[in-house]
Amino acid sequence: MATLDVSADASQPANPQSAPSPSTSALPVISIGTRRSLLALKQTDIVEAALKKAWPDRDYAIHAMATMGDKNQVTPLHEMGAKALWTHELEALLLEGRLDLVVHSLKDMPTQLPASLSIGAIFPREDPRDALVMRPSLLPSSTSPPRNSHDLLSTLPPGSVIGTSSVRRSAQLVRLYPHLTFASVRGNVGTRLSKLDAPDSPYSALILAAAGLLRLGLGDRITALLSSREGGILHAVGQGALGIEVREADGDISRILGKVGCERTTRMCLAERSLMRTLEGGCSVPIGVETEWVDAVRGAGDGEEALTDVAAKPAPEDQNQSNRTVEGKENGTEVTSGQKDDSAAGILTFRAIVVSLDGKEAAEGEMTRRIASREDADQFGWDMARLLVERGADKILEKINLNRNIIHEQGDA
Ligand SMILES: NCc1[nH]cc(CCC(=O)O)c1CC(=O)O
Repeated sequence: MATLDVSADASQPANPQSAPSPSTSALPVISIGTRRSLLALKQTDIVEAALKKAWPDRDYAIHAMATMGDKNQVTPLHEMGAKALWTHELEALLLEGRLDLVVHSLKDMPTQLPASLSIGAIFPREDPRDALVMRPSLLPSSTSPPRNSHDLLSTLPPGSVIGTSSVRRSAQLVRLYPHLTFASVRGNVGTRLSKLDAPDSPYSALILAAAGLLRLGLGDRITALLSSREGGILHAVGQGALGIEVREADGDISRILGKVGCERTTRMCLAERSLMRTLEGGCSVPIGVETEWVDAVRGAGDGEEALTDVAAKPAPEDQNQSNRTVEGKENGTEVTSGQKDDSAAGILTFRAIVVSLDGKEAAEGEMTRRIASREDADQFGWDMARLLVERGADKILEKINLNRNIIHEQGDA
């Protein structure tokens, strides 16, 4: 992979003459933008490899740059305010035509993209769960029985410090483990791990996305996974998936992306993002989710019957579906390329939680529904938002001191 640096104020053209390999086609080089962190570069490699496989005759150039979120590694994330911390500079280059697509961790993409930009494709998810990473000196010995995150966290001494910069993680965890203390830890994954491992480290453990650790080849640092199965916490919207941001009107790139990406991941993530958009939550709002396809593998013969069964039985709260469209997107959803027919249809279970910052209040929901299109997925997220609002999510979010008017409006629809 050739990596070129670009900065927002540089004045060179989009496709520098110093492109890594001699052009093998008359078509323009596809300029791929990414953040500069090791994880971002790994993710970009995944996307570039898929594009090269699908379109071997095109040429690709990768442009890596530092974003505001990378440059300011001191301020706790929830105080930085800006929703587009990780995306703004790259989006500016995309809008100028100096980049053709930008690879993001989907979790870092705001739910409202700038006008004329859209998500061109969503790539398959790595494990979306959060991971507990214990300080090596506190790890249970290799001869002790395997322990789960609940055992590990509940037996930590009172006042033990867990490092996380995410209010979603700390709010859910303090609710379950009120004896623990939570402290911000910033920096990329490698920096955070060295802060944990330092001899004078204040932290007993960190909570990190399993996906990032796995993609960096650091899966052996995962002490235990956190999910609803262990009575643990729900992960972030879009966690573990890659989102490709494009100019909405770029027909060439749209055609290119139509051959890559993952429809099932797209639909799970559309449901999650639609929930978050409806609740107006940015990454500073504690919303946790889990989505899971629960239908049998397609074409598995006797699995089909069970599948129809679930589909025919709507969840009790699963009625009165309303119709609406995503603001500003005429054909329904925010993802613009790729397969949209129902050959990826399936049964999706969706769990979600909104928690107060002190962990004392929570609104939770779970629904299972047949999803046959992206529009269904989008609707599912909106209906989940309505369910959570009925269960008090609006009160919780009001206390978090954000403007919640839109929830009342949409909740009553
Ligand atoms: N802004 C942090 C961020 N954005 C994406 C990932 C990990 C990979 C992913 O969730 O897709 C991380 C690190 C973390 O939360 O531990």
